[in-house]
Amino acid sequence: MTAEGEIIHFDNVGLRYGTEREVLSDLTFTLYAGRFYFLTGASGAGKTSLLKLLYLAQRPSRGAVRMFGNDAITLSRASLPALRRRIGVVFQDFRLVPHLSAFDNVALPLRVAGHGEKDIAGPVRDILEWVGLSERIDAVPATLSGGEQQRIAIARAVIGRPAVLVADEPTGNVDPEMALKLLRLFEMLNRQGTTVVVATHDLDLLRKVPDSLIMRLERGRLADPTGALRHPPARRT
Ligand SMILES: Nc1ncnc2c1ncn2[C@@H]1O[C@H](COP(=O)(O)OP(=O)(O)OP(=O)(O)O)[C@@H](O)[C@H]1O
Repeated sequence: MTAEGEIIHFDNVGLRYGTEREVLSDLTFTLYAGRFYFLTGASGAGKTSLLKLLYLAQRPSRGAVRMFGNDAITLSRASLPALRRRIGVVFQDFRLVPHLSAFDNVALPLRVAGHGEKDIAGPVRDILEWVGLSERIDAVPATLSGGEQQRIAIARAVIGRPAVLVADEPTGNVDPEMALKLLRLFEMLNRQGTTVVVATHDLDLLRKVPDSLIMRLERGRLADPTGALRHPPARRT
């Protein structure tokens, strides 16, 4: 049965790479629609691996995963792209296409999804304005600062209006002022209803988002001593 507001549910999930020991073990949690999650943990605790499970780049070695009411483990290959489109990803290393302009990088997901050019220009310009990069619309990534590249990566991740936005250390390569700006973008999206999952080492960030829920990984296991991940407290109004 699907709990009310549930969008993703992990039940006893484990992950191992090859024949190595498990890097993630016994993960049981639910992500609820419209909440803001921080994923924390020491280097090597498994944050990136857990994000890969969330954006379906990796299959778990055991356990069950339910996404938007679908069994994500037994899902056919053909159904995977539609499910993936509901999850926007901001990668740790941006993964912008080097020879494409800011505009074309952000337009890419819409073009891949088969949208016509007349439906692309308006939304791409709007979203570049939203991230404060209207002036750099024709610039290629190598001519942009780290913070600017990161904002293009965010714009590209949300242009398709995903239900969930997953970001891996999005503030890792920018100064504190830019980190706060990026965080405000994520909060804005969250207020519009997007569920946000941000992996970070930066514990200062956590305090800056009231009502955020903390997923803390310790050597591949999720610490949830208060049970807030399974039964999140109501949001303050
Ligand atoms: N493709 C892979 N093949 C084998 N082992 C891997 C692979 N990716 C990650 N690991 C191992 O899995 C463990 C968790 O790595 P992961 O990158 O998920 O941690 P992390 O918490 O994101 O670390 P960091 O904060 O340093 O990015 C580490 O021991 C790592 O060496």
